[in-house]
Amino acid sequence: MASNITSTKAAKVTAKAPSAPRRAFVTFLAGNGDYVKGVVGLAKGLRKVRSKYPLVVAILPDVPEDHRKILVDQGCIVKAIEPVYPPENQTQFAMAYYVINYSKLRIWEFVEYSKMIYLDGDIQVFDNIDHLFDMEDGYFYAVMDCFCEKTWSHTPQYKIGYCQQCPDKVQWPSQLRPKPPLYFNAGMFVYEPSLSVYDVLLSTLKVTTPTPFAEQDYLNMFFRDIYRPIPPIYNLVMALLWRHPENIELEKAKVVHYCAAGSKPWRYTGKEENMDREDIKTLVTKWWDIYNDESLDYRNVVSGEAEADEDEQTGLEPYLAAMSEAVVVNHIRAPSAA
Ligand SMILES: O=c1ccn([C@@H]2O[C@H](COP(=O)(O)OP(=O)(O)O[C@H]3O[C@H](CO)[C@H](O)[C@H](O)[C@H]3O)[C@@H](O)[C@H]2O)c(=O)[nH]1
Ligand SMILES: O[C@H]1[C@H](O)[C@@H](O)[C@H](O)[C@@H](O)[C@H]1O
Ligand SMILES: [Mn+2]
Repeated sequence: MASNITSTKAAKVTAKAPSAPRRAFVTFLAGNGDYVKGVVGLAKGLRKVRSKYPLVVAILPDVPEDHRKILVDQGCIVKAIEPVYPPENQTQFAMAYYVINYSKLRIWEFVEYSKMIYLDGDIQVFDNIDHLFDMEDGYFYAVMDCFCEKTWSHTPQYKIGYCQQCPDKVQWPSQLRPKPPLYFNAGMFVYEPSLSVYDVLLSTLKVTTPTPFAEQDYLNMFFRDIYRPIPPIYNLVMALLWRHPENIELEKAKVVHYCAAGSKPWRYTGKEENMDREDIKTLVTKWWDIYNDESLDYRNVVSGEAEADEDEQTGLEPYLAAMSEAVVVNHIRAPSAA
């Protein structure tokens, strides 16, 4: 009896307090071009909506040192990844495109996090989406794509005018059965890093012929059975605005994906098709407002935090405490991850 009590006590002493779930946003950066602006905008956007979680940036070796520094200075956790190459001899004509996109698969390696939300660098977050981390484990969550743009012209869907956004408008023809499974846009998804999944992802890729939408097609194939659609407010693929306005309430969109041709805010000229629309102009302006807002720079949030220590009695404390949670995580981890 006595020994039972003792062992129970010992168990209590040694039992670890349940640790907080390890969560982060993650994006991806390749090359020495201007996509770094997209990532800076994203880091600032996540700060503006007071996300509790840090932004990890997976970078390929061709990202220059000064861009890496810009990201660290913006509080990002920068993690170097190796390129992933497509199967040999199949894609010489578009090698760079496949290497860039397939390398995204390395993020399954980030097992120091139990759950992550991937966001393309050409995405902006206009409202807090931290609650998406609480969705049930074991599934792959993403937003359904639209098949109506010319980028889809190689597909039977486009050729017959079928889109999963309005599946009743043109029915999938019986002679083309089976109907294709739901297809997501891979610019935003919620997933669980896992080394065993990572190994199978990479080994299966080696024996898979590349297709036009690269890792997006591949992920759709790979996660077909556990894919769960989430509403388009979590990845507003711009074409939905003119292809399926009935499915969209723009003012409710939390995440906007500047993926339509000509819509990347840092390259926007307004000249391409649909780019002169008022809703697009407004979204581009909103992106720039965040990008240019110096109060959202990491250094200013950090110095604001120091002032808060002095101002503890002034009533600013609760707001600053919420802001600092993510900052502290970044602060501790950034140097070792760099
Ligand atoms: O030179 C580049 C090109 C791309 N990227 C990164 O790769 C992501 C994907 O590229 P785009 O955003 O330009 O691609 P799209 O949004 O037009 O295309 C969609 O299809 C792609 C594959 O065709 C990917 O699946 C992508 O996630 C999906 O949103 C970028 O956001 C960015 O994070 C770079 O860092 N540098
Ligand atoms: O539907 C989208 C869109 O057409 C983008 O332009 C393309 O890059 C995508 O990958 C696709 O999913
Ligand atoms: Mn994109």
